[in-house]
Amino acid sequence: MLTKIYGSLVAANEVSMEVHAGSFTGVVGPNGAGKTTTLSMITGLLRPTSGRVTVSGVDVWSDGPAAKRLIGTLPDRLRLFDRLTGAQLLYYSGVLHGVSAAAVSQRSAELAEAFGLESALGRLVSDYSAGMQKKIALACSMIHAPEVLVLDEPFEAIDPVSASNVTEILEKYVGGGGSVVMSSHSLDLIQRICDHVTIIVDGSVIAQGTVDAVRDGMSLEERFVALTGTSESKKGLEWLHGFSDSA
Ligand SMILES: Nc1ncnc2c1ncn2[C@@H]1O[C@H](COP(=O)(O)OP(=O)(O)OP(=O)(O)O)[C@@H](O)[C@H]1O
Repeated sequence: MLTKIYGSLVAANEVSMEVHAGSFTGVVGPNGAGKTTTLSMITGLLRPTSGRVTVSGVDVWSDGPAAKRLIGTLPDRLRLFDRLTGAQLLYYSGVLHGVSAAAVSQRSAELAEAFGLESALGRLVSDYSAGMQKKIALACSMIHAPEVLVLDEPFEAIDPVSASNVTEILEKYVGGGGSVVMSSHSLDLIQRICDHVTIIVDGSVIAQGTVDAVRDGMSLEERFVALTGTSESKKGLEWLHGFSDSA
């Protein structure tokens, strides 16, 4: 039951999630719902006001270093050490997580190939496009072979071909017993690749379970709209449609 309170704002209100090995969980919700807040508490980046997180029995807050070895994370608003080359960033991420230099170099080559970044590894990450930065960050999140990947909007800025590539990489990871928890605004994508989903609105979980149970015969998008009422026609902005009017 994770809660995060900022002043008078309850950004996450007793959010509870259970993620099993080999499962693919999507976290969805409108802007400002509390997805990033929740994922950041799960990965140990943001201290909850109350609540606990454990990964394979390891408490994320009382045993941070051990938990961080089990978790791979792609945070929101990436702040990469972008004065490093892609190869250096992978090396740094791997070695910091306790992977040997030899294993890092072999894994880096394989990850670069999987993400289509081979020719970019020698270039500074600051010169990468937004999508390439996302891909190198994803590769960095995986280099220590974590048990759980917690990814905040991993598909944002990624082109369609790379997206199917990344999907394949994640599906293989899950197939091998890893767990993915990811947020996304693409309900279509969540419906396609996730087996579980949690819908958060105003900091609270309003629906949770297998994707099929939550969508209940509808598409996940239809279900989401029905639950959140986000399709209500918006009034106002009439002035915008009369842009030639100088009044
Ligand atoms: N450091 C902070 N201080 C105060 N309020 C915060 C802070 N971080 C987040 N919030 C608030 O908490 C709420 C949840 O924010 P959060 O970033 O978790 O939403 P989100 O679901 O990830 O949204 P989005 O889809 O736009 O990324 C928002 O109202 C936000 O303004």
